[in-house]
Amino acid sequence: MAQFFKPQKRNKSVSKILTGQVSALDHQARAVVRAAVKGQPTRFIMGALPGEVIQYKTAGKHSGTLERILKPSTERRETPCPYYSKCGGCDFQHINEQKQLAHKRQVVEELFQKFGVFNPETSSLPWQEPLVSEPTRYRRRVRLATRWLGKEQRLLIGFREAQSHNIVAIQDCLVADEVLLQRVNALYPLLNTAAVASKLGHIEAINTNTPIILLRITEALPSEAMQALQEWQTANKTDIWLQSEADLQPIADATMPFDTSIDGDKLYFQPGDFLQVNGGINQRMVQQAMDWLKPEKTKRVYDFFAGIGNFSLPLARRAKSVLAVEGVYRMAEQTRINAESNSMDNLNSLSADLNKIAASDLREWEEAADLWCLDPARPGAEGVVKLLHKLKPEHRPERILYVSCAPDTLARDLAGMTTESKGCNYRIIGLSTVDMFPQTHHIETMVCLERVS
Ligand SMILES: C[S@@+](CC[C@H](N)C(=O)[O-])C[C@H]1O[C@@H](n2cnc3c(N)ncnc32)[C@H](O)[C@@H]1O
Ligand code: SF4
Repeated sequence: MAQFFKPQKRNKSVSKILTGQVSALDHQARAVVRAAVKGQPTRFIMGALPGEVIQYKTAGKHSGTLERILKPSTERRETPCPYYSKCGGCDFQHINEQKQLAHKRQVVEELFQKFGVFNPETSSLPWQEPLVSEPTRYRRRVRLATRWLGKEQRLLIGFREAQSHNIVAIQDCLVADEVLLQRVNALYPLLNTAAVASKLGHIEAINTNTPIILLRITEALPSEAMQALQEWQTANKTDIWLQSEADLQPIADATMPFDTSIDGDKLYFQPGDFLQVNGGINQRMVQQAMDWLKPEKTKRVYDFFAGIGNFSLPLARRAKSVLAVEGVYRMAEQTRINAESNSMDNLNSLSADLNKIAASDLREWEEAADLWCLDPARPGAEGVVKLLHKLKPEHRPERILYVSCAPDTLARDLAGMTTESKGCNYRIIGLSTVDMFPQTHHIETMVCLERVS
C-alpha cells in the first residue's frame, strides 16, 4: 500500500514573559531560574546573578533571555564596557573580577565532586592561589566579523551579538590590546569600498612582536586595492596577511611573527595557528607548569596537544627529551621548526590524532615518558586517558600536568585518572584557576597529578 508522508504537527512554543528568582550560576555562568509559575521548567539565562528576582522571556525548552532585573544583587556592578549589553564577546562583566574568579573556582570544585574526583566529606583539594590577569587589555588576538551593507554602501566591523548573526559595530574593545582596534580602525577607509568589503569574510588582529591584520577573503582583491594595502602596510608598520580558502600569505615580504617563551626562545607562528590569547597569563602559566612538573635533565616528557610548542620548548630546555604531539600537521611542523631555530636537538614533533593514539604509536619514539603535559581543546583528553589505562603501570608517567579550558571535560578525565577502582591511581598535588579570560565565563584550570602506585 502506498505510504503518504504526513508532516508531524510541530509543537511550537510561544515565548512568555515570566518572573523568577535566580538560585545559582551554572558552569557557563548562566543563571539557574526556577519560575514562580507552577509547571514551568527551570531555565538557564545569561546576565543574572544568584538571589536576583528577574523578568525573562522564555525561549525553547530550557532557555530564556533576561528582560529586566526586578531586585538586583548587591554583588552587581556597572559594566565597564559600553557594548556589554549587546556584544557576545564578554558575558561576565556584571560582577567584579575577584568574584568572577571565586565563581570559577566553585564551579571546578562542584564538577570535581559531581564526577567523583574528590569527596568533600573525606578530603579536600590542594588549591593554590589563582594566576590573576590584568582585568582589561589582556587579549593579544581578536577576531572581528564584517558585513557589507550594500544599500548604505558601508562596511560594518564588530563582534557578533550573543547567539545571533547580528554584528555589534565597535570602535574599541576593553579587553583587547589597544593596538588591535587602533590598527583596524586606521585600515577601515581602505576596506570600506564595495570592491574590497564585498569580498571580505572576518578580520583577525594579532599583536605579539609586531601588529598583524589578517583579512579573510572570499575572492581575489583588485590590483589597485592590493597596491593600496601594501602602501598602508609600509606606512603603518603592520603586516597584512590574506587568507583564502586555499592559501594564507602575507601581502608583501613579512617576517614570521613570534611569541617569546619564558626562556627568551622565539616561538614562530602563522596567523592561523593556535596562540594563547592572554600573553601575560600564558607566561605565568608556562612557568607554573615547569614548577609543578619539574622536568629535570633525566626526565623524558610527552607534550600532548602541543600547538606550536608553547610548553614543548620550555620543557625541552629543562628535560632530557620531549616528544610534542599535535593534531594539526602544520602546527606540528612549526614546533619542529621552532626547535630547530632555537638550536634544540632533544625536541621531536609528531602529528597525530590524540583521540586515536595507541601505545604502539609512541613506542616508535620511546618506550615511555616520565612526565606528561596535556593541554587539550574543550572536548578534553579522553583518548589520552584511555591510553594511560592501556599502559603497563611501570610505563605510566610519574607526574601529569593537565591544563584545561573546559572544567566539565577536565572533571570527567580526572575521574578516569584519580580513581583506583578504575585502574589508575593518581592524586592531585597542585590545582589552580588561571585567569586567562577575565570578564567571560570561560574557565582555565591547571592540575598537577602524581602517581600513587
Ligand atoms: C588549547 S590548544 C593548546 C596548544 C598549546 N599547548 C599551547 O599552549 O599553545 C589545544 C591544541 O590541541 C590540538 N588538538 C585538538 N584536538 C586534538 C586531537 N584530537 N589530537 C591532537 N591534537 C589536538 C589543537 O590543534 C590545539 O593546537
Ligand atoms: S568583547 Fe570587548 S566590546 Fe565586547 S563586551 Fe567585551 S570588552 Fe566590550
